[in-house]
Amino acid sequence: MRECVAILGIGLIGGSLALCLKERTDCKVVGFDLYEEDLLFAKAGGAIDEGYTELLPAVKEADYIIIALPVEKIKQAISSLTQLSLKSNVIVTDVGSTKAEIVDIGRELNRQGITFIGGHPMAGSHRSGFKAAHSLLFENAFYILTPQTSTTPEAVEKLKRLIQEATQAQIVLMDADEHDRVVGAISHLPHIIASGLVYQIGKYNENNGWFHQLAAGGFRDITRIASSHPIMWRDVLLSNGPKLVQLIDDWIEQMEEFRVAMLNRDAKKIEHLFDRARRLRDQLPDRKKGMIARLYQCYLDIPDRPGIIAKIASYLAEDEINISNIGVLENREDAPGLLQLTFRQEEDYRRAVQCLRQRGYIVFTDEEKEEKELLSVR
Ligand SMILES: NC(=O)c1ccc[n+]([C@@H]2O[C@H](COP(=O)([O-])OP(=O)(O)OC[C@H]3O[C@@H](n4cnc5c(N)ncnc54)[C@H](O)[C@@H]3O)[C@@H](O)[C@H]2O)c1
Ligand SMILES: O=C(O)C(=O)C[C@]1(C(=O)O)C=C[C@@H](O)C=C1
Repeated sequence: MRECVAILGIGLIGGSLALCLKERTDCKVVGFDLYEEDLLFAKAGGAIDEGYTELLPAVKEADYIIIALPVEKIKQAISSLTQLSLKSNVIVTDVGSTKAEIVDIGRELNRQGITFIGGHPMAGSHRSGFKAAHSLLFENAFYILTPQTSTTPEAVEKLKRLIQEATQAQIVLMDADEHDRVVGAISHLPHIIASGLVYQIGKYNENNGWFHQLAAGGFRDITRIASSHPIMWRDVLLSNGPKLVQLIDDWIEQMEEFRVAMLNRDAKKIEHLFDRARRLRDQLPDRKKGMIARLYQCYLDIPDRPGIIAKIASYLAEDEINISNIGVLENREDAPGLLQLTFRQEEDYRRAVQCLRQRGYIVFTDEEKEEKELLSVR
């Protein structure tokens, strides 16, 4: 018999999981969401077989229930599930960005003999809703599961197998508290910092519009995640509160180190701080994170001439090189910027660089572009 997976919340993460399951397994996928239109959209997109705005019809036949709602709603959904009659061997999991609090509430299900295993795919986006969902979102990413000592190895293995098969992610098992400490530092704190930075510059901009006008590559890179969904992040902060307060204190201390070094005009110390950060950043493992790191990019300085982009595209087409995307990076409103060419295949990327260089264009690889930017600010 086909297994049935119920997904509660068909947004970015729930919708992506639904697409993964439909694409790579033979499971029946049932969706539950607040909004009928989103369910119809997900059904039309082949992500779910059935959609419900009521909980019971969505979960009653399920062999697996994946709760993909904002963290506060995950907590409520777990409590609601304890009131319903579910299949006795059902495995319930979630995708929330925090774990300790959720796993604690999951014990209500465990007490009724129902398996609850916390989960968290370490991939996502600042975008939300089913419109942003993608079946490659989790490919090669870590997917954390936080079973408890009472969880049977068979249940963990069963859930691991399903998620691994559907998402092509790398499953890791972790203690829920440790998860919150580590993910708090590498995901939640950066979101707070990004939003704080946007606020600070936003305040300056109220009296001087140049702040926004000049906000270029660096500011945009570091603040992309500040465009994330406010309700999702409100819930994350509330759920991981004490650990995040400690992390913010550590951050303030780190900023203080820079501040003091500057007040003292301590060139050696400032250089050391940047040098050490660069070394640590360069040591980060180069994980091919699903769709994102699968891309190869090169850049060209383009003269402001009509038809130039079409001309470049036609050279690549002549050599049968597949481009996945073309964009213009504009750091200034009034000047033509860099043409960014993106490729899915490394081979296409290499041939494109060669093809354009042979035709006299100055082409930069990712590393060369970074160097060029560094030189331009010196
Ligand atoms: N966005 C990310 O990068 C990311 C990554 C990993 C994990 N997560 C976690 O995944 C969960 C979902 O995040 P998302 O980014 O998919 O959010 P999303 O806003 O894209 O999706 C949430 C979905 O839940 C539905 N929903 C909200 N309240 C509901 C309710 N009361 N009843 C029924 N449906 C309801 C919404 O309509 C929406 O379709 C969150 O817990 C988040 O912490 C997010
Ligand atoms: O790539 C992004 O936009 C994300 O914010 C993804 C991200 C992260 O911080 O890495 C955000 C929240 C999650 O719980 C997991 C992944």
